[in-house]
Amino acid sequence: MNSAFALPLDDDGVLQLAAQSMFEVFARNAEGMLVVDRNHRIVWISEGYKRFLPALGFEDERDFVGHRVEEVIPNTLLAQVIDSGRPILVDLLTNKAGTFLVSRLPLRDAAGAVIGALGLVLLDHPETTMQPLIAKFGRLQQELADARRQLAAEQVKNRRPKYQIASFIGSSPGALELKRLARRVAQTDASVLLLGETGTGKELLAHAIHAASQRAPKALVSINIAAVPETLLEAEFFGVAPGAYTGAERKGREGKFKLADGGTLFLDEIGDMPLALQSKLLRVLQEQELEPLGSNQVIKVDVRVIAATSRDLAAMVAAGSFRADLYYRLNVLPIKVPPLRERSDDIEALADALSEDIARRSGMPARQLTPEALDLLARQRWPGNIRELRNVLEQASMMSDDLQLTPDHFRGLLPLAAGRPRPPAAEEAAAAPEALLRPLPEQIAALERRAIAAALAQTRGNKLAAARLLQISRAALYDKLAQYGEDLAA
Ligand SMILES: Nc1ncnc2c1ncn2[C@@H]1O[C@H](COP(=O)(O)OP(=O)(O)OP(=O)(O)O)[C@@H](O)[C@H]1O
Repeated sequence: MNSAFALPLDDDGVLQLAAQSMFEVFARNAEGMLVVDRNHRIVWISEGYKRFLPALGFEDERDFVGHRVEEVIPNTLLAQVIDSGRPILVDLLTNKAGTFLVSRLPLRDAAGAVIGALGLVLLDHPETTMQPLIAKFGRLQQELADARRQLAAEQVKNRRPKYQIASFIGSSPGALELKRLARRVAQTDASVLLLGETGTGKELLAHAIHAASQRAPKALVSINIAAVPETLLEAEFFGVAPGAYTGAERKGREGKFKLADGGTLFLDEIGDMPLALQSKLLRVLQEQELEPLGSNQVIKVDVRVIAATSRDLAAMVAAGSFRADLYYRLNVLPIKVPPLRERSDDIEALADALSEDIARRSGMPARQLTPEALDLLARQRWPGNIRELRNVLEQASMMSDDLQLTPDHFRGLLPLAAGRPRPPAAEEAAAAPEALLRPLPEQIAALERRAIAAALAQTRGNKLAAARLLQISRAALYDKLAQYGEDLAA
């Protein structure tokens, strides 16, 4: 036997021979090879590799060799192989040059340290048996990329805020000053207190301030304190630890503070906050940490608070029903939202925008208001403010097909319609007996709506006081408000 063709007898010799043969096989049969140094720079490419350069967007080899691999080969994992020291024996790589079967191996020095990596393009021939698989993989990759793009576009659309500062319609001096202030506070991270009557746009502004702030990519979470029963408020705010309760709460629940982490928490009707909870809220605002109910673990949160109220908080502090320290904490950036009657110059722009919105939602044509109708609207007191204006426009549009609304269309909807005050309900009924022949539930609902509107107007939007005035519970009032639509306020 000729010893020149014999295999070496020791392990090292066998391995060395295998390594050498393997490399030669790869080098001869691979479509292309490249070597990258420890700093991810391409130091060498094989002759075969050069034909991929145009498809990768490089006419000149010098624009490719010497550059960091992740900058010139999209989707490559060679850098990862160098950093982890682990090979990727077989993989499919898809980029603008096509889909390839590739192999990536770390290169080590004599001491075993990674000094670079070798990348091999094993196959790219259409006639190989792998090709249907590669083609299918390429198609799937393409579909995945399309789906991801669509999803990202959807997410951007969904994240787009409901309201921006420009959505606050009005160019009267009061409205302009308000928008200027809103833009200013959006640049800061301090607590904001929105003070104004019901329906003046406080919630809209809270959304707009959040949207204009650096927290815009994160959530704005709202909680209407007056609408949540007192006993549930604490859990609603701070959450419940798993196992703290039996039944529905067994699994625990995240509180609004946690949900708003990184974003903004809008506390509507802050004046209705029970005293006991006020001190807990103050602590969270100061420490930016909380303990869910039934847990002894402290959770860190990063939340900006925007609070709103239609009540006179300063008077409540004086009367001892609102904590002074919480008031000062929230009152860092107070913003007064003017009532509609103080910015009647804005009525026309508001009526236009609201009419268009009503038309869009109802599928009916948008109505125009005659100058006389606008004048009539400008003379109202609007205790329910813009919500009430919207409500009145909606009712007037529902009751007629006319494209132009005149003062007559508002008869019965406004106290000053057609220049005469609306008679109280009983007198009105007596004056128009045929009105009593309408279905009873309809009449009762109409009376209920008017009574609630009157109570809210009387209490300047304070729902608790309105409920007391009507001698119904706060929860019953909220039920009715929900039943008649959130736009019932006056
Ligand atoms: N300047 C404005 N431009 C356009 N729409 C407005 C404006 N202000 C308020 N609105 C609309 O009026 C309605 C009531 O506004 P919003 O709910 O923000 O009032 P609010 O002051 O928070 O009321 P409440 O104190 O009763 O919760 C909403 O439909 C809102 O979109």
